[in-house]
Amino acid sequence: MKVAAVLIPLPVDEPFDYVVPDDMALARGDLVTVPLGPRQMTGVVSEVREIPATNRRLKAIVARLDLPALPAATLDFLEWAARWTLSPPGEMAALSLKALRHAPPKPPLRLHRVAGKAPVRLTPARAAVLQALDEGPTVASAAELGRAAGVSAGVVKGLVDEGVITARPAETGNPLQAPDPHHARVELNPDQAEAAGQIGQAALSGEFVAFLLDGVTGSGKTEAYLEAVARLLEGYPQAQALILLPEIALTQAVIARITARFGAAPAEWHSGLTGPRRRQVWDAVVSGHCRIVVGARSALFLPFPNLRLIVVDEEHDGSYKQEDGLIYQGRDLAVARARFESAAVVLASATPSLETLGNARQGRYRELRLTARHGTAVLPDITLLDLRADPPEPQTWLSPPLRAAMAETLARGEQTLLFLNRRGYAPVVLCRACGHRMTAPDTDSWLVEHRYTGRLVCHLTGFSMARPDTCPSCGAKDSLVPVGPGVERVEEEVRSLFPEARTTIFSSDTTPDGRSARDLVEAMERGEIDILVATQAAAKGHNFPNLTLVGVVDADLGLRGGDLRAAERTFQLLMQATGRAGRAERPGRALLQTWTPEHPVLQALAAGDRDSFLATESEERRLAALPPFGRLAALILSGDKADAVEKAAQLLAGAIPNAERLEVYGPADAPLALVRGRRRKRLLVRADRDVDIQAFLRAWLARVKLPSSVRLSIDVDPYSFL
Ligand SMILES: Nc1ncnc2c1ncn2[C@@H]1O[C@H](COP(=O)(O)OP(=O)(O)OP(=O)(O)O)[C@@H](O)[C@H]1O
Ligand SMILES: [Zn+2]
Repeated sequence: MKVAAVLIPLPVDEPFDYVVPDDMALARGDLVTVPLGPRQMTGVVSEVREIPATNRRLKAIVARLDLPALPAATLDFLEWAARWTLSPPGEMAALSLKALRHAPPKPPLRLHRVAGKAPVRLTPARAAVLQALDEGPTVASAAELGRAAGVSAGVVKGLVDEGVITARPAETGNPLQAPDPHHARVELNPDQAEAAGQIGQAALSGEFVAFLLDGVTGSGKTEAYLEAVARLLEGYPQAQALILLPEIALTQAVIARITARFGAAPAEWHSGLTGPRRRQVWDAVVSGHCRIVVGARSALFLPFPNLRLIVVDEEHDGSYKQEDGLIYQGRDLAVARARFESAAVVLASATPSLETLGNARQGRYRELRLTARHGTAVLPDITLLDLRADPPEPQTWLSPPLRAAMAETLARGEQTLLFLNRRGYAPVVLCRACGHRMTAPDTDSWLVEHRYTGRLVCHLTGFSMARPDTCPSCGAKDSLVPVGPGVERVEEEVRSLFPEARTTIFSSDTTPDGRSARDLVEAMERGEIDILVATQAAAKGHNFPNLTLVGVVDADLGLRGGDLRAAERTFQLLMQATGRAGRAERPGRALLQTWTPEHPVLQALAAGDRDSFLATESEERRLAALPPFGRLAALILSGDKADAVEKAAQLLAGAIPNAERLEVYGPADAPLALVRGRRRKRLLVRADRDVDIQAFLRAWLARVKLPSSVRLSIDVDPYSFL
């Protein structure tokens, strides 16, 4: 008899076996409906095998779905990704199938005349209807057509009943038009042309090649990889390309550039799409019709049959790391996916991660460099403002030199970006009477005040509450005061300093979706905003031609974090933020406010000395054998009952297998020991680079049976140390 192993979205390590009915042809990759208890689920066939008759009581597959099978390389990739991240393979595979929950959008109906069919009785009213139908624009309803003809809808309905007029689905054409590589070709400079040529050629070769596209901000990395896509499509029109971006606002900007470049909009893929649209894109991808997809990390799981090029733009960006549900590093999975597809992959950044630089230096990635800004644009001058010498006035955040620079910029009719990576009004709310800090009731994190909404918000869990009038701890009235600045508070200061300036905030609170982000970016591009107060939403990738001043409100902010990548992340973020200035004809400058101007990260930024910063940082990591010179994995246990979590942690700690060149730290309370009412404990594994940390983890976990009240999440290569 034939048995199929089917991957279904359940938290188990193996596929489930089902009997294949005799009349069903089934192969790896096919999508099927299978019974599970009283339910039916959609799954992917991982394997079909012949077995001797058995008395195992196996259920049978209900149906094979009338959909294209997952391409072989897609499925290979998904199964590998599950092993790599120690995730249930069925849940990993389900990431590829999420869009199937929806039906594609139905095309709207349009009224047409039925050829060769005349009305039995041609009254003047009926003649008017037919004339309106022949002459007017197409319409969907009888009422609409009646209005156009100046008669009642009943007349139209009569004609429909008689079969003279009929409703048919509109010809909407292909919702995804084919890109034209010749549409608006850009003249590249020699470095850009070299990069585009190498990438394009690799993509056409059908072999796996990984590139680091390392170019200063504004050097034309986007221009270069778009040209590589063009060359690929020229040489192989059926090829598919995937461009990953870390931020929805940036996605919108790149979509606009692709549309201008190729004369057709690419498909977008991110959480903001409607269900039917997702399904439409999924169908177009799996059938191969869709050539260019631009999206968030989840686009990695789309079933491309012909994927030849993957671009990971701003590859250093932390948001490629998925931290909820299945935990994975999107950038790393992109490289793996390219390997399974025999495709080219481009990691692009002005501030590459140490991981990627390490891979390039060791020859695993080919390095392409763009060393200058395009045309006459030059990199901005970066100056550190020592707040010890020039402090802002009490309860304000902008120092006199920064205020003066803003006034000059405004007087010249140019734009300023004030960068502060903190949403809301104030990061902490404190009671003046007793010193109590407002925290979320069931989470170890401070509540952030948001003035626009008048609420106190936990940025970790989304919990929010109205701002109370009295201190919940001591009961004092009107004693709660905001401490420190967020973007809303800086905006307030800017408005009082420059009431005539057009000032706007750019953060995920003010631009929660693609459309609002695009509107804001376009307003900034058109020069309709003088001063933009922004979180990291604006630090990445944007081109604002008239922006000549970037002020960093608190350059010390990220340096206090103290986790593995704090220095690296701060350097990258500030370099990106300052890189927004002076990208067109007018030169730009960046002023960084700091209390610690001697800090090596800030010194390197001011000197524009990326390479020496990276060398120092890299040497420290090497000495400590930390990533990228070693591997890390975090195990986080959580549960409602503190003692159950504690016991599970002890169980794990007691079962650590012997291993060389590997250490386990903990268990310890996670830095956020309480989240949404759940207690959390953490163990951290460090291993040398050549140790198979996944194999170690599997061996370890096989030795313990954790109580079902405790959840274990495994984070291979953790970025957040919360
Ligand atoms: N060859 C070229 N011809 C015309 N304009 C160019 C060319 N190369 C770059 N530009 C322009 O220079 C600006 C910066 O280019 P682009 O956005 O591609 O740089 P980037 O390296 O991707 O920037 P970032 O790292 O800051 O995201 C854009 O306005 C772009 O259109
Ligand atoms: Zn109090």
